Amino acid sequence: MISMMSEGEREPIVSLDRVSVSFPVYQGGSRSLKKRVLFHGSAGKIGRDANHKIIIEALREVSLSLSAGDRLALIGANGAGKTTLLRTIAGIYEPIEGSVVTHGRISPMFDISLGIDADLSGYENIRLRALLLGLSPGAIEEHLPDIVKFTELGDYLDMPVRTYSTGMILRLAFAVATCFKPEILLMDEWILAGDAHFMGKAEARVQNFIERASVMVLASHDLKLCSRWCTMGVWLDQGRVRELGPIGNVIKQYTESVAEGQ
Ligand SMILES: Nc1ncnc2c1ncn2[C@@H]1O[C@H](COP(=O)(O)OP(=O)(O)OP(=O)(O)O)[C@@H](O)[C@H]1O
Repeated sequence: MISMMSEGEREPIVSLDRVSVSFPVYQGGSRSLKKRVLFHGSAGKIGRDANHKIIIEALREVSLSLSAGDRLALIGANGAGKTTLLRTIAGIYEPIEGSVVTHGRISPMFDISLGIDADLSGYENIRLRALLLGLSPGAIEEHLPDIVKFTELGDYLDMPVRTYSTGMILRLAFAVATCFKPEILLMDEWILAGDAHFMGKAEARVQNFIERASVMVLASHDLKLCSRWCTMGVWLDQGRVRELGPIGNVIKQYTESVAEGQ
């Protein structure tokens, strides 16, 4: 498909058109499963596929478009579809309907263990991750001092990662993922596992990343963080977009609805 861009219009970097994602459920009686999932109210809808097998409809006809500089917060209750949407943008889940188009290198930061080998040292993991991101050995060595400085891990970088705490792994993963001019940064709220000092540094780094790069998508229950870091918001409810627009407006609609008990 060829799309014509008018002057001043920003070209989309992430574009989703009526995307639906379902998970088949292979076990469990339909009645008990339905009760369990519906208990949460906002989780994916339980349905049946063409073969009458039970499925969870995690995303339903989600459409959105992000251009350079956009920072999108994914907001919604437990099970609303935030993580599924992040993973779908990353190409980990394939939609059963609709299309996902992305332009640019994706840095997924929602699976902390992704690409991290506990038996390798911090330095070895940095080099490995950078190679996976498609960087040349020369570029990696050039960026190494910056990564080392950000992690504040010092001599620990020579130790196997299995000796690190969760927070230390987080620093390592975050430093690497945001170092190499990523174009599309996808983050889940595990980033909140960091301490206050780390959060301050992480925010500054994300600001810097946004200036250098393109798009960020953050899934989080922390509405203050969403309003500080993001310009736009999507409120997901049972896998559907309930509200999409400027972050302040989406948070307002969402909190009002929660206060009213939906
Ligand atoms: N691998 C899976 N298999 C089956 N169902 C799944 C799977 N992953 C997610 N789901 C279902 O899809 C729906 C959306 O889940 P998702 O993890 O995307 O929600 P979320 O908004 O990230 O929730 P939370 O805030 O609790 O992390 C839920 O109903 C969940 O039960």
